[in-house]
Amino acid sequence: MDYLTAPLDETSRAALAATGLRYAVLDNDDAAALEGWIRADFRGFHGKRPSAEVLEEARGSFAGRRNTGVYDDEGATSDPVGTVNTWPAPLTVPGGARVDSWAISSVTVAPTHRRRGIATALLGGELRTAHALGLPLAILTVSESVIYGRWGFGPATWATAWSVDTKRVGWAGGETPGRLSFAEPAEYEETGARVLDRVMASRAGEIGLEPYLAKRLIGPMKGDPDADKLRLVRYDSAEGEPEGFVTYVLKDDPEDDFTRHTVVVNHLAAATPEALRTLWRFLIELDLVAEVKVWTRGVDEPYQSLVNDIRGARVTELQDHLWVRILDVPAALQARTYERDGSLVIDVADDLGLAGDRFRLTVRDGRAEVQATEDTADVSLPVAALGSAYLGHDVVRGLSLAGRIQGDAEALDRLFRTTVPPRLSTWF
Ligand SMILES: CC(=O)SCCNC(=O)CCNC(=O)[C@H](O)C(C)(C)COP(=O)(O)OP(=O)(O)OC[C@H]1O[C@@H](n2cnc3c(N)ncnc32)[C@H](O)[C@@H]1OP(=O)(O)O
Repeated sequence: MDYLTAPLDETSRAALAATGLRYAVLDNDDAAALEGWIRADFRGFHGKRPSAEVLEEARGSFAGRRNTGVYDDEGATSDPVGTVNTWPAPLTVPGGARVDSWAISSVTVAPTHRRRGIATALLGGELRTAHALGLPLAILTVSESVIYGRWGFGPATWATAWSVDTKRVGWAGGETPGRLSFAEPAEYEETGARVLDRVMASRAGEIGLEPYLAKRLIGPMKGDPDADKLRLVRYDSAEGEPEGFVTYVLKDDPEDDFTRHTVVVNHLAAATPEALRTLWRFLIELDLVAEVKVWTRGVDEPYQSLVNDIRGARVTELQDHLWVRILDVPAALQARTYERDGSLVIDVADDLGLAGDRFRLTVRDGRAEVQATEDTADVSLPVAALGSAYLGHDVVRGLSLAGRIQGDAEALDRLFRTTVPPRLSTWF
């Protein structure tokens, strides 16, 4: 699939042209154009002006992506007024298959050009392009939760943030075998990428990481103000197999108490329960530390079971994280497995006309067969709700109670929900 050279979506090109704007896919070898695009992207997220070394690193990072811009050729600057980039990312689905999904990122519109339909053209264009490329799903992580429902995305994984009061809690977990050692991030990149790949393959909701996304977790990136403070501790099993790592920064106590540093975790990757336990024990037993803060963890993290005082480990945030947009219902539903068998007719409504139809879903021995049907629907739902339910998170009952799924939601819930909730442990 040549997603880098796939043609621009004609509907969006025409809509933008009608308002005097030009829609273009960048040639990633055109350094000046790509740098202008990166500047616009950073500005769109209220970031700093990128330095020359940050621009160089970002050009390398985005070289494998389809970078698209919207240009106002009548304006005073040649940088784009709208940006988006996309690439096929392997999304792990229940059962462990990794399904190429259209990952969408860097959606920005210059504040000088907001609310004139540029994002609408960009999103519609990306979804139609992914559909034409035959990808069954589009995925993204969002800056604001109100933006993407209108394009048929639904929240499909939730993330937690935690604060652990390490002056209060003690270790209550089981054995912590294996070996911990400090490593320099630059020397650990290859091993870290392998560990991350193992972690990402093992849980529905995680995505395979491009080198850039892996590097962000191993660190440090150019221009990172905490680069010099970033520490990496690796975990290797008793047999010497790399199975996890944690990257973190120590922050001083604002009251200047040297015994009360805060550990801010950049990323914790654990491919085995032993790695998770051992790395957590390391974090909570660090001397001269009062608090460990961690973000983007699953909803089923066992931190309260690892400590002897449950209230010393608190969830400080619970938030929607990965959003899923189904583009091809049969392909998406046949790619995952199911924990129970059953048969159901679902009527899927899609305002964009990409995936809507009525389907019979028959699950035997955990595998689904999905076909269009004229039979009476058991369940009717918008494509965004199907995206929310797709990875197995416990959302169906709530959507039904809220009146956003009609019909036999219990049967849908029985089929779709998984014992282990899906998780995405990074942003993209
Ligand atoms: C996957 C990612 O990259 S997530 C990152 C998203 N980007 C950001 O948060 C960066 C800062 N924000 C922006 O750059 C812009 O405000 C964007 C990209 C969110 C929206 O761009 P715009 O071109 O202004 O959106 P557009 O004009 O197409 O609006 C489409 C609809 O979405 C609504 N909408 C757009 N942004 C928002 C928002 N932030 N909050 C609420 N509604 C919004 C508009 O009101 C409009 O609704 P309508 O169709 O009912 O009139």
